[in-house]
Amino acid sequence: MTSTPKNFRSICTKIICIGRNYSEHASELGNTVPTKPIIFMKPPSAFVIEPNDIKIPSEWDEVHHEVELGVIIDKKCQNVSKEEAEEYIAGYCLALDMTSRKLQNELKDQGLPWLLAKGFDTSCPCGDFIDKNEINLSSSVNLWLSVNGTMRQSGHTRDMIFSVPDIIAFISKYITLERGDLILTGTPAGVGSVKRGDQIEAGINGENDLKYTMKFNIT
Ligand SMILES: O=C(O)/C=C/C(=O)CC(=O)C(=O)O
Ligand SMILES: [Mg+2]
Repeated sequence: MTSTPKNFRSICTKIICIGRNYSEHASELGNTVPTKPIIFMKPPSAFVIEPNDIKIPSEWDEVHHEVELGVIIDKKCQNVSKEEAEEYIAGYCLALDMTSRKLQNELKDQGLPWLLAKGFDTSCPCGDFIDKNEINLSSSVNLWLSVNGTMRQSGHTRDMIFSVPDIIAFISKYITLERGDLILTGTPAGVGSVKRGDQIEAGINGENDLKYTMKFNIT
């Protein structure tokens, strides 16, 4: 076993996502702020990396963008405490949680699961592995996203309702986390629509010149 799962996309068996983890985003969609993490999943077939495109399923006209910090798990863990959580992190990545908001709302109205709205092929674009030493969990990183050169989202991880250790402790109480698993930690405010022909650029900026960007065409 290597020391860090840089190849997380090929060994990942679970993409677990947190919803409504920034109060401004919860409010912009008319949702209440949660008192416990809200979790849902995407299948690993949702992964897409540059230079491939984000493909909107043929019968849909648009999807929403959500920029998020991804956390990559280093080793199997069950029921870890907040204090122990960092030990189980291999690293991070910039990730997008592409969402059919229209379908999600229809499913929500019927009390049905969100999977199709969130888990279609290419709904989880993500960037390069970022070593855990590059992000200090006690500091904040800026996540941003632009569409066709216009800034849509810019948020800071310090505004997350549930911190990365809170999230790992919560999930691992119920679901075993394994090496390569990816956790999407929720999106800041500013989500919105993209259509075929648009281009998304997203980035993460932090301390010590931490800077990663990625670009995807929408087809
Ligand atoms: O509850 C809703 O209407 C929507 C929730 C989400 O899409 C949650 C997220 O994926 C997020 O907050 O990042
Ligand atoms: Mg999301």
